[in-house]
Amino acid sequence: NTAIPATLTAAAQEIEELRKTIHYHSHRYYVLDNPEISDAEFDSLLRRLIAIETAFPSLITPDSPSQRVGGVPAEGFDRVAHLTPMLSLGNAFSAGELRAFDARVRNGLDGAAAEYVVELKIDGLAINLVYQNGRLVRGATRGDGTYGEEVTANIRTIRSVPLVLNADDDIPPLLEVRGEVYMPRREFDRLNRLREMSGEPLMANPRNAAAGSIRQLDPKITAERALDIFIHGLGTEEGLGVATHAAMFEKLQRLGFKVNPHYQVFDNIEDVIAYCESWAEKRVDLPYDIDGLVIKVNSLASQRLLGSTAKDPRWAIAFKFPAEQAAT
Ligand SMILES: NC(=O)c1cnc(N)c2cc(Br)sc12
Repeated sequence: NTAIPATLTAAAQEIEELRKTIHYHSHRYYVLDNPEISDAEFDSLLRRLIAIETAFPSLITPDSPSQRVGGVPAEGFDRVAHLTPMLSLGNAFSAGELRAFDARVRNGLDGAAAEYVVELKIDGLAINLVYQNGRLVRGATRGDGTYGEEVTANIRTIRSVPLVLNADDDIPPLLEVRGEVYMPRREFDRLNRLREMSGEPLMANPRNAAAGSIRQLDPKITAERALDIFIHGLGTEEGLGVATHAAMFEKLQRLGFKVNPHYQVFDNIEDVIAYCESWAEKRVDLPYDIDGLVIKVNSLASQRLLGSTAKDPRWAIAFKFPAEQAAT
């Protein structure tokens, strides 16, 4: 392997190139699930970056890919206020309730037809991310919707959470996004097998396992859990420049966020119902748990027109599958 650069300038130059390359390949592997290089090549890039940063510590910045696994364990979590409160969702348990939701929406839009985006409802832990000038500055749990726990160090260990946004699209100066952190079922089973072998109590389900992993005081423990995230909503934003929820998803993906690929746009509630019901069976083939689907009015202007109650948006609803019968 080649020698460490001799000067600070040469080191800064190579560090910048390595960070861009590592960010690119990390996005391909963890967000697009479509790597171009081998794990060994990726590891050697990261090792080279760490070697140069170790030789020139003044060049280390928080958004370096080498800084994903945080520092010392926290004493506790600070309470932070979300820029825009995180709402919950009303629930529909039948096709009839979805038709009633559609009638309320069209009534609220003075009879105009509504276009809907339908997304999988991930059974994980709601998380709020804030980016300033394209850099991740904070990650927080939902908490009570207004205040959450500051868990940035743990969020940074999730490889599909970008530490910096892709510049091939104009980057909004301020961006708050919501997502669901989840533990893939294969990882849940792996962790429980380890617990079984060491006689520790098993984790109940992937959602609890994800919540427990995010609430670890030591980021190094969080980093050992293969958590993942799907970004699905917006909070405060300046300059995102999109008119529909579907266009927002396209923009967020160009910025480097991981968005669940199974979202679809429909222009009538019957097609929404058919899609929702099709997932009651299909969900067993997913590598993660879902507990239903989320139906949202696609037009952001219509969302604003419909507004929210104190608790829930009037422009969205969850379609819930029957709760899993407790294993008898
Ligand atoms: N796609 C989505 O909007 C979505 C997915 N999964 C979830 N657990 C939730 C929760 C709310 Br609130 S929205 C949402």
